[in-house]
Amino acid sequence: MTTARETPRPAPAGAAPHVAPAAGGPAPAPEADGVPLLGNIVEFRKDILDVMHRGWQEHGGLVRYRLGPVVVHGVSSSELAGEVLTDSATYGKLGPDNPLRLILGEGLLTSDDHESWMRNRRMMQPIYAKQALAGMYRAMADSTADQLAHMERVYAPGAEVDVHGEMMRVTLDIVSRCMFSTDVSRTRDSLSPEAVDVAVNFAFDRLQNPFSPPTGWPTPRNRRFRRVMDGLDSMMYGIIEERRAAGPPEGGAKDLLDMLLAARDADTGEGMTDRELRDEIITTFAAGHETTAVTLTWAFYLLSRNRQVLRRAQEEVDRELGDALPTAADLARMPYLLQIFEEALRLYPSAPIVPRLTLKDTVLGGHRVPAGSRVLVNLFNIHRDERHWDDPERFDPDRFAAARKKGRHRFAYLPFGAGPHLCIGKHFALMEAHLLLAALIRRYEFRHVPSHRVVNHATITLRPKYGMEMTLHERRPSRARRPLGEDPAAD
Ligand code: HEM
Repeated sequence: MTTARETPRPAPAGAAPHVAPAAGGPAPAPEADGVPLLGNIVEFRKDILDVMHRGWQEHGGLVRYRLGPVVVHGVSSSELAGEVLTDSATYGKLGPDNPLRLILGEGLLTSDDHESWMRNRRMMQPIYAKQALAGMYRAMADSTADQLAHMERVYAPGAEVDVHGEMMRVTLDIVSRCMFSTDVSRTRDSLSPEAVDVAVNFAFDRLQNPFSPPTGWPTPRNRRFRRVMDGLDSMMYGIIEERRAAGPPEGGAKDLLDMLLAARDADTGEGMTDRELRDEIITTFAAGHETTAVTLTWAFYLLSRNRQVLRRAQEEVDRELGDALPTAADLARMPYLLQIFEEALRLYPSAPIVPRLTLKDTVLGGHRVPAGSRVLVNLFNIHRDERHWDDPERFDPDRFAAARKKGRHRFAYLPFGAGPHLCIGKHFALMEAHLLLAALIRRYEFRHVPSHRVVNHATITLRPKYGMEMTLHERRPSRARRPLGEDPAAD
């Protein structure tokens, strides 16, 4: 099959060709064609993945682009990606002009101050460790049960469903409950999916267009963004204040916010300030819901186009699950479902481009890369490299069977990044996605509506440009509201 990109692509080039240093040192990377002054701005805005795919085919694993005055290096080889992502002394996060900071402040994802990033990462690492997340399972399962009940209530058999909308709804609810113990996203408009969308689109537009009007100008778009952010900030600071006033909960932390409030710097014994807490909470919401939602959406699309894979998934679920929602122990007996999610993340990495800024002059793939260049590590291309993946456009979850994973290049598969900034929420996302896939596949079959056009579109995440309309067919009646058979936290 082909993926949502409608035409299959010819075999791509691999790593950047080695270029012998010229008399004056290494040559710059090959430059993609662009128009005078604007360079590649317009085509980046239209379809960044398409431009970078062409650049990769024409020039190899390292290509230079221009966004007006800004120089950008596209990286599409796993070897060079490994160098960039593991060397944070040379390749840092984007600087203070990173538009995402307008939303996320200096949370882990956007902080460019290595010291304070390191301090907060150390404090937060144990909270997101695999063992610690068992305590989040019940919140995830409750939210999954509510989602099934909602779908049963709202959709008649065979009805058309906006699958992406439904996945966004449930993942936002999960992150809300794990963070605050309540489904804040349902009760407060400031954290509705619509509000989150306004903020994220605003920042992404500015990321691609250095000529955007200053944020202080009273344009309608700037004013809408400000309103959304003011609402979000006052809600966050309100919740933090309430929790601080209530003091530490009896019987230990009940949610992520309790854990963030209790986290202490190992050297100084200090906790986070309100501002730091606000930034980390919003970062968790932003980084931790759409990424999972959109991959689930692509997974259901891929399953509907690959009946054999779907049948195997259904057999696994039917064999291993009774009538109740899966426990963590049930999930461990359903490895094929997880492989489906991993393969969906290969074809549609939900954070398709990982950006960096060169902190000093350097040489990458034999080419000179000056300090101050943006470097975009393109996971969409890397995951299609024929040197590491047979028939890369084919959806084949068996690629992630234990035996076939052995010996694969260390940086051939990077959906969660690599190196010191490796996604802190990786285990959270995998547990949540595994649970949702099991519960939804057991209960429903999603079928792609043939007239609905599916095209991928990279904003910050890799979304289906026209949404994902599918019809919903009931497989087994819902018993999701029955209590869990055993306490998953005890696994
Ligand atoms: C399928 C789901 C997810 C994908 C594909 C994903 C992908 C990524 C990637 C590629 C990075 C590296 C960014 C970089 O190097 O600059 C990252 C970082 C991060 N992710 Fe995720 N993520 C997912 C889910 C989550 C979840 C559920 C959370 C939180 C609950 C989360 C929180 C973060 C944070 C805070 C960072 C910044 C880490 C740092 O720089 O120290 N992510 N993620």
